[in-house]
Formats: sequence, structure tokens, C-alpha cells
Amino acid sequence: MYEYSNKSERKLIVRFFSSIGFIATFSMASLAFINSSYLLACTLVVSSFVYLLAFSISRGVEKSGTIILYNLYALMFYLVLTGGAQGTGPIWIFIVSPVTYSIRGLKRGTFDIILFLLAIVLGFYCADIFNIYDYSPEQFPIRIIIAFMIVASLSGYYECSREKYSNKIIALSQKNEFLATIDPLTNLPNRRYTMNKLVAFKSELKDNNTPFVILLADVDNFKKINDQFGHDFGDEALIQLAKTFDKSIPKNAIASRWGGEEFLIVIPDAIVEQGEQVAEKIHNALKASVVSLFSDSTNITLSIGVISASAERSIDLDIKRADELLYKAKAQGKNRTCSS
Ligand SMILES: Nc1nc2c(ncn2[C@@H]2O[C@H](COP(=O)(O)OP(=O)(O)OP(=O)(O)O)[C@@H](O)[C@H]2O)c(=O)[nH]1
Repeated sequence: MYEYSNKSERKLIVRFFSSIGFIATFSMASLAFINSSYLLACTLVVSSFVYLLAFSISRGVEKSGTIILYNLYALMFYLVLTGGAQGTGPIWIFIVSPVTYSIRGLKRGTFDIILFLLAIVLGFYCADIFNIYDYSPEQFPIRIIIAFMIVASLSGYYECSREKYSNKIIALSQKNEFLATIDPLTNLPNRRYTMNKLVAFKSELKDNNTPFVILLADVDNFKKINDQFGHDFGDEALIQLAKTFDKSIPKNAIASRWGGEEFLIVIPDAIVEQGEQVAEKIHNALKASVVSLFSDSTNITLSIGVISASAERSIDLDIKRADELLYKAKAQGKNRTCSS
């Protein structure tokens, strides 16, 4: 499932908010100290050091984000309860919703904001009944709460749209990434995809001695087929050939379009004899089926080169060797397999 944002992005957000939090609270602590509000100054100093702590452990993004938020909520609760500097403390609660949504995303952010709102209502209530701070005018707390709810709803709406479009962009880029690995005619993986797989199989061979087999196949006399039946028929032949591969190769094997009328099949965890058996299965399946389009039909055949990948050779040299065997099969009369 899509996460709210990736880890490095979140780390940046957490670092940004902890820096801003530290600078803001430390500056306000200095001001409170100058104004002889020592309790407020001490509270702000403690809060600023908690932001510093959150910054220093910003590698643990979740933990750091939680410290920033709950430090912010605690400070806001304190400002609401005590009035802050001359009753202006509650004004700061408006920064809570954008910060919360940026760190938590929509779902958890909304949950946290509801909890925070309840805490703030409780803060105003306690300030009144315990005579901690007397807000004036009397309607000030209710106005602040209503204004906070409006700002929180707008921030939630913004976050909802942001997540929606961000998800759309991610889905689109995943689709494009997928399309970039597929041959649109046959729907087989393309050369780029298979090359990456070959690199992975090669390192498995080198590290764990897990063998794999490569089959390089080329359609025989394809130019003649195109010339005789037309290009659309040729395309249909390639599509049907891809389906034949699908039915004939092992589940863990990959059949790919290597280019034009050439196909490369990789069979992981296999030796050359298994590759020869798969090639034989493909030859037999093609013999038993005809390619047809409208009133035209014909058999197609393949020439195939089969090799066992070598830990001492590069992938390019493996493919070159399979290509040599493929052309040996062509030279020997086509519709056959040569292997080594
Ligand atoms: N219809 C169709 N033809 C293609 C496609 N890609 C390559 N071709 C054709 O495949 C033919 C390959 O011709 P050649 O390289 O001479 O090979 P061949 O006729 O199969 O002869 P041999 O390899 O000796 O058996 C060319 O005519 C290309 O135009 C494709 O996607 N669709």
C-alpha cells in the first residue's frame, strides 16, 4: 500500500519542523525571560530542547515526528491553560493542524487533531473553573475553538486532495514503469527487463553457484512470411508465438522479445539438458499449431541456440555464444536446436 510519503521526504519534513520548533520556542523563551515571565520562559526552554532532541534523532522518523507533535500539543495546552503572554497564547494553536497533517498524513492526522481539540476544550474549561486564567472577552475561547475547527477542516481538505493527486501520480508512474518493460505487440517482457533479470541471475550463479540456461530463438524465413501474407499476418505470428512460449516454458522461466523476430528465454535454476527439453517442447508445439489470420494460415518454425550461462563469462558473451549456436542451427537447415 502507498505510504503517506517516502522515508527521506518525511525525514526532511521532521527536520524542518524540529528546526522551526526549536528556533520559535527558544526565541519566545528569551522574550518571556526579558518580560520576567519566568515560568513561561522555563516551559518554552524545555519545549525548545525537546525539539532539539527530535532533530537529533530524526533518523527514526516516526519517533521524531511523535516527539515534535506531542511536544507541540503539550505546549499549546499549557498556553491555553495559562493564557501565555497576556492571554495571547491560544492564538498559536492554529499552527497545529498544518503541522499535524504534514507529519501524520490524513487519517492519523485527523485522529490526532480531534484528540487535540478535546484537550484544548478541556484546557479552556480548566483555566476557567480553576481560575488559572480569565479570558476576556468571555466568548474568546469559543471563538478560538470555532476558528480552529474551520482551519483544521481546510487543512484536512487540502491534505485529502494532496494525497489523492499524489496517489494518482504514483499509480501513473508505476504504470509507465511497467509499460517500459513490456513489448506492446506480444505483451512479453522486453530486452531491458530481461537484461536486468540476467544480471540478477548472473550474480546468483557467481555467489551461490545457481545455474541458469539461455535460449535464443529466431523465427525462420520470417521475411518470406511477411512478403507472402503481409505485415499484419507477421505480427499475428509473433503474438501466437508468444502464447506458445507461455504454454511451453517452466513457470519460473522468462520468455522475452529480444528484438524483431528474435526471442530470448531464460530458465533459472536449470542446466543445458533442461533447456534442450524446453526447446524441443516449443518445436513440437509449433509443429502442432498453425498461425492463421482471416483466410491465410501457415506453420512457423524456429531456430534455437541453447547455452548454460557461465560464471566466467559476461552476459554479453553468454548471449554471443547462444547467437553463434542459433546461427549454427540456421546453417544446418533451420527448425532445430543447437546447444553447448
Ligand atoms: N510483421 C513483423 N515483421 C517483423 C517485425 N520485426 C521484424 N520483422 C521482420 O522480420 C524479418 C526478418 O528478416 P530476416 O532477418 O531476413 O530473417 P528471416 O527472413 O527470418 O530469415 P532467417 O533468419 O535466415 O530464417 C524482416 O523482414 C523484418 O521486417 C515485426 O514486429 N512484425
